[in-house]
Amino acid sequence: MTVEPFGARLRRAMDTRGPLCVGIDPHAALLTAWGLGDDVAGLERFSRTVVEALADRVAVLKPQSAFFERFGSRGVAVLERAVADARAAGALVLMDAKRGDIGSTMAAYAAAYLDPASPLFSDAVTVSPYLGYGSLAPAVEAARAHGTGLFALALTSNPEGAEVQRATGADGTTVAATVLAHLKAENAGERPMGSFGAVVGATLGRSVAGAGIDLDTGGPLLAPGIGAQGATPADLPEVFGAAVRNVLPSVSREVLRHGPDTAALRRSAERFAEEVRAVVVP
Ligand SMILES: O=C(O)c1cc(=O)[nH]c(=O)n1[C@@H]1O[C@H](COP(=O)(O)O)[C@@H](O)[C@H]1O
Repeated sequence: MTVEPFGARLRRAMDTRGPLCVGIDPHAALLTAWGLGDDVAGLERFSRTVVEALADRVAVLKPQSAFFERFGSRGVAVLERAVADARAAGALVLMDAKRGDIGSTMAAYAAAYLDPASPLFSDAVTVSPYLGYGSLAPAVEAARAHGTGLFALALTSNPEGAEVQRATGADGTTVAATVLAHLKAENAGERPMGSFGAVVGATLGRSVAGAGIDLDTGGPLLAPGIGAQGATPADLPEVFGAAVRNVLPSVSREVLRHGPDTAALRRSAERFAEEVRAVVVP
């Protein structure tokens, strides 16, 4: 059976549910603010509440693996359950693990997140191309085989990213532009949208256009940094220009702080989705 590619599934979800990704980031401070313990029981209650509130309505849920891993194997078990429940309720799951390693180890990471036989099987995973884009080849291959996707870090939302990502090679091309060009090649010919996404922070203002970096990769553009890091949906056109149609804005703390009230979580996510729709001209 051929599986529909991730890019096509994501395009449909963004069009029907609204272009929004909500992060499941169970910070210790959020667990406390929700009246939960900073322990596995608190973690489980938190992630179940977010999944129950949002998985049947937002396009993408993005669990941040680190917050589950800090509780060891029992935390990872909670993550497995959250991924499966979110997918069963109709959300696409983007595992935020930011993996990157030499090719043979990368193949094991790809098996962990992108192979349907894995307990952590997700629709897509974030990956770091900073061991060289070619080191991601096994993940690209797994994504093509299983109808899943990748989001490679290109221009991250944090200020420290620039020293690596904006460094230039001998021909004057920035590292980030090289990553984006590789992604564009992966997505060539894929309609309506490719499965190989880039991460580009919503916090970057005019600096991307100012550097002449081409964001038209034919794939999705995950835009974290909305809310707690200071960006708003209104900033998206300035950062992304004509590529804004493929932008999947991502927000974590600014939605999660409304919990544990499920209605308030839903209202917050709906408000963000509406604000994004207003700036994305179809
Ligand atoms: O890949 C990511 O999601 C990501 C990339 C990036 O450039 N910046 C960034 O903040 N993120 C993640 O997005 C989430 C941001 O959370 P908030 O700042 O609470 O919305 C965290 O899970 C980060 O790890």
